[in-house]
Amino acid sequence: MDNKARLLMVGSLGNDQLAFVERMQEKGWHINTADTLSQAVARLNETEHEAGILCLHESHEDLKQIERLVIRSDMEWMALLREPELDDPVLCKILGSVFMAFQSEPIDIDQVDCLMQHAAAMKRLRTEESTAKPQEAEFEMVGTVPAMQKVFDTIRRVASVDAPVFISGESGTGKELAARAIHARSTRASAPFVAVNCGALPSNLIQSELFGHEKGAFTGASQQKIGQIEAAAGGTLFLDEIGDLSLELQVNLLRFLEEKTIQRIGALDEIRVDVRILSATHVNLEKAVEEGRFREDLYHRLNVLQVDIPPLRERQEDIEILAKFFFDKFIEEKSMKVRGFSQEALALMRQYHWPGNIRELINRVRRAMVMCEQRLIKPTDLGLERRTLNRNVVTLEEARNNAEKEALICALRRNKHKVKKAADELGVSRVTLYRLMEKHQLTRNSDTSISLSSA
Ligand SMILES: Nc1ncnc2c1ncn2[C@@H]1O[C@H](COP(=O)(O)OP(=O)(O)OP(=O)(O)O)[C@@H](O)[C@H]1O
Repeated sequence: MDNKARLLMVGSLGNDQLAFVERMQEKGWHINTADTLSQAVARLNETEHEAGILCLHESHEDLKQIERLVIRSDMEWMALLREPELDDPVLCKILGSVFMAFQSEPIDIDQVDCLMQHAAAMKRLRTEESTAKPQEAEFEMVGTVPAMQKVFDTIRRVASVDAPVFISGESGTGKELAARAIHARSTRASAPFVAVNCGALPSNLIQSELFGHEKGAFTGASQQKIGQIEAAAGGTLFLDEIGDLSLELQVNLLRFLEEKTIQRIGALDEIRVDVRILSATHVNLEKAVEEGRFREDLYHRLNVLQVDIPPLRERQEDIEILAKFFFDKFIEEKSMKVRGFSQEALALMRQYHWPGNIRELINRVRRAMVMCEQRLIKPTDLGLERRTLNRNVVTLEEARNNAEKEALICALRRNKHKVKKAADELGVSRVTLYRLMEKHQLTRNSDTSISLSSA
């Protein structure tokens, strides 16, 4: 195999085909050809290509299939066609949305070569970008920042012990995913994982949901029902929104945790059940304990080990990686024209405060991929126009600069604008103070006054 960049040529230029291939080879390309789209797919599966050319001359291929091939491949394509073919509006739409370029006859080989070199360079850039930041999808959880590495480390540790784990974090941060990860890593992995959202059920139902009931235990109990605790026997029960549990049910749960037995509603016998309890809430449970809404003894029972998942806004460096992770996931599900995120969209995603955390990110990315009419997702597709960023965002650099400027102004004011005294107070030399004043555009109009030279 040579080291030449590989170009896939699909379809044929008829009589000009041989000459075209020879000229492109002279220009240093390794050309693979495919007569049909299915051959093209096979070639792409066999070998990595840098770019593609689709000859639409007298092509009988289905345009939708052509579009699909281009979108699914991980490289740029150009189309070669004849002028009259441009009268087809469907073809024009596809040319404009998924191809990087097209050329109608007569073919200009130099231009084709140049465009394909650009295409190959784009592909290289994308490959470098994706290898530069490997996606850490441990336990199907993406996270590269130290705070998430710490979460993964804690998950690993708590998974090997059988004690209850309390998972805290804002809504949509990945608490259930963490619970599933703990279960999957534990010795109970082959037994069931059962998740119950304690906040989603009315209090009269949750008792029967958790503990089950006997036939005829209450009006409407026409059948015996196994509760979720029993359903999780041998495995793990994840109690989400535990803070919403009524005080009465808190007593029952505490009893179960202490005695490891349950009693179905209406039953006389106690049943022994071996279940590991993981619980989570997005509310402050300590505060609920202080306010008497949550039993302290139950809180301590549940809170033997803790996993705390940080909000998305505190995982700045992961936002882009997560967005791309979900993008790749959804693009697999459905063939879409969209190729990625525009730089502006990425910048706004980094600035946004993500109140709904990862769940919100997933929803915005999914919607944007459907709404996007061009190749790159724009802020409007994500619903993240500048005006929605109602937070006054400053970078650390800006914050430092502001603090420095504030300190200079205060010191100069306190010392009646005497530079020597202000410099002494600030612990810098006079020269440094002058330099800093210049940096912050603080001009000294006289020995006794300073002013801002610009707003
Ligand atoms: N680190 C992650 N990497 C990839 N996907 C994630 C990550 N964290 C969460 N998700 C996904 O985000 C969505 C929300 O996660 P999950 O349901 O676990 O959050 P939660 O904190 O339990 O939410 P709630 O408080 O509303 O119950 C899920 O689709 C989950 O798969």
